[in-house]
Amino acid sequence: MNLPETFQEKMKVLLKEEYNDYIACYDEPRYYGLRVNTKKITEEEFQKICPFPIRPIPWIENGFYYDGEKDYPAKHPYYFAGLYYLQEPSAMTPANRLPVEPGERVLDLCAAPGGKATELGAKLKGRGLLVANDISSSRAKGLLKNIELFGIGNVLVTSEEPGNLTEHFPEYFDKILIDAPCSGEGMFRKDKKMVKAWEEHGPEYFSRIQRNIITQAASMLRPGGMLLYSTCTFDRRENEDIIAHLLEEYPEFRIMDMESYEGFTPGLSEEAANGEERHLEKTVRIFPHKMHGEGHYLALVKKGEGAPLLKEKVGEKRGKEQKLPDELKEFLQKIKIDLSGGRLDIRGEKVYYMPEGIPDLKGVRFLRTGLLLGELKKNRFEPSQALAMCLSKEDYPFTLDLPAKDERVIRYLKGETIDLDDVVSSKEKGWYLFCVDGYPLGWGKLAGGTLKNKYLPGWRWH
Ligand SMILES: C[S@@+](CC[C@H](N)C(=O)[O-])C[C@H]1O[C@@H](n2cnc3c(N)ncnc32)[C@H](O)[C@@H]1O
Repeated sequence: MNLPETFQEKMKVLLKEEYNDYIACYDEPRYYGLRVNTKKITEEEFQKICPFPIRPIPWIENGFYYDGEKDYPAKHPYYFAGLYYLQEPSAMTPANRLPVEPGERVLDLCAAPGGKATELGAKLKGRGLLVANDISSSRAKGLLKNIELFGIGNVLVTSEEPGNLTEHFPEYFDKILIDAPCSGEGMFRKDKKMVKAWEEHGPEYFSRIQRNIITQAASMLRPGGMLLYSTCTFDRRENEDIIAHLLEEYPEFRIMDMESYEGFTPGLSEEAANGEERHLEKTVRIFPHKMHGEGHYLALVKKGEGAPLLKEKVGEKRGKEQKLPDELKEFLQKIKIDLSGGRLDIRGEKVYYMPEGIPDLKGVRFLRTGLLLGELKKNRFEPSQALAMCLSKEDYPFTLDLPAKDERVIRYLKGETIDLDDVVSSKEKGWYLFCVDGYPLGWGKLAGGTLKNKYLPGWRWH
């Protein structure tokens, strides 16, 4: 592979006697990984039903390697059920090493397409709030899809410059993840186009953006909260130097230890100008010649001591129960998830269940606030795809459950009308939750043994 000369020279200085091992990696195949959605299934259960061979990723409990040259996990109904996310193994590390507890307020500031936000949302287990932001509105659309596919409803998806969020969320978050835009040196093997992009915009260009992002994020973290900063690049100017910059601007931050793994390499240490130890060696570098991942940098920092992290946020002011249209009330009575607390919000035809305690969002560009439950049409309520993905089979009384090997599952995902008179009586009718092996895929309307397909057209199998 043709690597830029300046990049090679820099890596020689950085890696010294390890350089040849590193360069030899470019002749090896890349690693493919999938991460199990623990909001929907445990890793043990997933291992039992996974239809292709997988091997555990040793430093990620819910991460597995698969053979990406042979198997196509994105073309399996379990992928459409949101049971897993496909992700390069070292990219699983940042969201894994940021400790997140159900009930907390969490921000993923550079979140699209959702590789880390989906894991942070899964860790919240439906409680607290995930704000997933990306400056690019087109990329934020893909982010919203992945969040909905994962069944995460306690969410705000925004598309803003980080500086425009600071006034709305001052010292608001318990945890923040910054997976910063970077020069992508750890992606060269996975995606050759990254080399060209690196030549156009290198570490100097990105380090300016990263400095801004990290200081803006710092002002949104509450005292005692934790921030994890990550990149998929090796250059010091985008990694340790950004953390050193944060410590200069905000001296109350401290670098924290992370759960270690034998393949991790310590960050490059350095004293501050005043001779104070910064402990940058507590930050972590991932190199492909030391472990089976493409390459990453991560640093976990804590803001001051502050109050101890709250296990569960107390519900902030709850609205009063509002009068709901009968058709909506009738539908909601059938589903078993908790939609109490006066947090239903009807805007035009659309009905949302809002997360707890969100601030005024006037002036913030958002793609989604909370869980879109569905739409009020003339005297009827149509449940949404996002709601189907948030439910488990037990949460709704009318389900149709077929095994993955039944060819009707893929036909359903393609948007076709399905005959089901062998599994239901022709008398049954109404909204049914269509499942594969017990995991919901979407809605359909049953009448006379035939299911009218209500799978979201934009999500169809092609
Ligand atoms: C490394 S990618 C994020 C990948 C994502 N965390 C994941 O795991 O799927 C960096 C993201 O930062 C966004 N970005 C670029 N400049 C930004 C800025 N100034 N503020 C916030 N996000 C930015 C890009 O649109 C891009 O989606």
